[in-house]
Amino acid sequence: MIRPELGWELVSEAHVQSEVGPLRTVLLHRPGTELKRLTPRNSDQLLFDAIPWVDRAQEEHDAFAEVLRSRGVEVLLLRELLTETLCDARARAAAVLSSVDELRVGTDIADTLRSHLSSVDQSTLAEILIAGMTFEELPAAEGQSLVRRMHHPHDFAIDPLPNLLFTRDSSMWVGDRVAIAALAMPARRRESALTDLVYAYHPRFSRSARAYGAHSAPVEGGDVLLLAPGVVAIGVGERTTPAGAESFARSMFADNLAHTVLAVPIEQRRASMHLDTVCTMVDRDAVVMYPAVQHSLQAYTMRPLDGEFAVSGPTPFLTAAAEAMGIDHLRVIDTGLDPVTAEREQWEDGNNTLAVAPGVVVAYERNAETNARLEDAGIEVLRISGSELGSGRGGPRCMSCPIVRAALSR
Ligand SMILES: NC(=[NH2+])NCCC[C@H](N)C(=O)O
Repeated sequence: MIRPELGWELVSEAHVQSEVGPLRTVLLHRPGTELKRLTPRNSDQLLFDAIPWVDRAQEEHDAFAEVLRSRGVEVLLLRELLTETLCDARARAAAVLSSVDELRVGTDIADTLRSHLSSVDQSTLAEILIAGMTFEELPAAEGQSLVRRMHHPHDFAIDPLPNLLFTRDSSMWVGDRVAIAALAMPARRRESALTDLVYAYHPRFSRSARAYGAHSAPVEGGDVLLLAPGVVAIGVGERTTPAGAESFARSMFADNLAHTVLAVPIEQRRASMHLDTVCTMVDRDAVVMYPAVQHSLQAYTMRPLDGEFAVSGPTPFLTAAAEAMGIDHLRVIDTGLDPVTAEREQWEDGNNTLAVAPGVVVAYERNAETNARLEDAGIEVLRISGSELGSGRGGPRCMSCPIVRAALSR
């Protein structure tokens, strides 16, 4: 991709340069036992709004994966990759180290747990890393332990990761580089330790170059939209911080992965936790967007300048995006909805679509009005059911991390 007027040329081979290039390979996580850990007492802290029916959630997820496969997409499953990764002794050691929190369980249990985790086979270890472990599940040990006696048997010695389902957030590919997210919420932080391991030690990925870094200021994949080759939008709100957006932009410029980064302030509340909850791309020049933000969304535009960067704005997001993308205007599919329907469907991830090709998106079937408007605008909508999957507040885009997309033809 060459934009001579910006003095910019994409140097890397294509992996993921856009939101809509034909999807070739995607990372999903089929939910499992970790969802069975959710109770009305812990669901708020674990960022779920309801208690999912796990068998049905798995059926829905299998159907989602099948829709993608039927469109020629290679579906990689995180649990399988993690299990394969743990064959590597270095990965196993790092996994054990990052999952045992000595300050929570005390030194005695920490020792017992570490030696237990080092001795189990890799699929058992992968299961524990994902589903966590309660105090009653801890291996038996000699001697007295105040920690064991005082903790409730159902307290977590290792937290479960129910939000691993949302693979979009814990890592993201830009060009040929993978960025491991720095997740903002305590309930999700350990997720990126797992994606980090997979990308570091799985034979398929171990040579992949990195961008950004898990120990930087918070940036979550749900906030990062690749509007066009070289143009990245980053939502800044409940999760991604201004410092996160700034250092992510620096990393993009340093690796020549972007010529423009738009930092887009979004309301700091649960309904709009990420930019992709209010806006996703459905075609090379079109987005579906929550009508309530269409006219108010703003963007700060960042461009590299003499080894540093320049910031301008804020200006209206749609104008700034079109200008950076080099198009006359960014089409907003007008969902034309009354405010109550729009609010209901936004909450249920109606705006959170996953493009498998330009003009072809996967969406939750329940958002009937939004889907009908998308079809009126010529977008093909592949409907999936998500009554259980959606209880964690995430749609098809959140549940997928594209690893390879074909380049967009001009
Ligand atoms: N990209 C997204 N919108 N992800 C949705 C993540 C939902 C998850 N329960 C959380 O609160 O973090």
